[in-house]
Amino acid sequence: MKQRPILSVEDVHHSFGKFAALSGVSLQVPEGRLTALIGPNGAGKTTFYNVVSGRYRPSRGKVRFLGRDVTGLPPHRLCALGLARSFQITNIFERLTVLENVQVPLVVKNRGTFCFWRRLHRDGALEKAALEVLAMVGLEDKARWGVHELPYGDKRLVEMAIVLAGRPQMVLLDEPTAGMNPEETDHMIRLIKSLAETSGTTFFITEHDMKVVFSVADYIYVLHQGRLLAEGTPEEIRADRRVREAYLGGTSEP
Ligand SMILES: Nc1ncnc2c1ncn2[C@@H]1O[C@H](COP(=O)(O)OP(=O)(O)OP(=O)(O)O)[C@@H](O)[C@H]1O
Repeated sequence: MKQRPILSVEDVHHSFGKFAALSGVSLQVPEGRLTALIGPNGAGKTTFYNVVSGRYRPSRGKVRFLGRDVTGLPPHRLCALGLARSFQITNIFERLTVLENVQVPLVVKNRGTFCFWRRLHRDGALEKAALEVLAMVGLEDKARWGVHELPYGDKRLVEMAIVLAGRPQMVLLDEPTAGMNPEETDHMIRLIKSLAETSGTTFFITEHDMKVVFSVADYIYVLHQGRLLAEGTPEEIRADRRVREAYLGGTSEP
């Protein structure tokens, strides 16, 4: 990979008791590219995300973000540095409107500057900023809806808007299309692609749905039994015999 890595993971190990869930995983995520991490059930993807996003401190190894050693920093510190993780929709405020949900992180991001916050309210800048973020995910027309009125796919878009409101440099997207119907999935695929191209944010996704992975990712890493099994472009991964074997005993594509 030629581009500057925004995220670099070096020889990461993580164990639960005697069970090694990650064994010597190293990878790099280049700035501005859409990178995916895939692997069969139990491969270690969630554990890896928890290490990178600061929920777990690895038993060994380093995580560097923008060249800085961030190993073991808690999620809120990483978020402040520009590394955000998509939250599950359980973290959305159902009783607030879509607009208010996006205003919350904008206020949090600007906390400590009370005068700024007051000014935001006074001149409508807070609402304008939130509407801009909602336009990025195509939800501006539903800004005044209560979140509880939204279909599931739109709630996931609110989740995305909340993450984007913090203007992160990099977003870890954990199963962005999980639970979506085909139409919602297609919309989310188009959105992720367009955000990756236009927002200046680097996306790193895990996803079970191979249609999603192969249509959005520029580069793919494959985990298997806690180790990196393969890496490459979607075409290379699709053609990789080891990857086929890891998924379905070699009889089918991942
Ligand atoms: N808190 C935990 N305590 C003990 N073992 C765990 C814990 N979390 C995960 N594991 C084990 O670590 C291994 C990797 O799990 P992980 O959830 O990271 O895999 P995954 O690739 O995300 O799987 P899936 O695709 O099924 O979500 C599995 O064998 C799992 O049972």
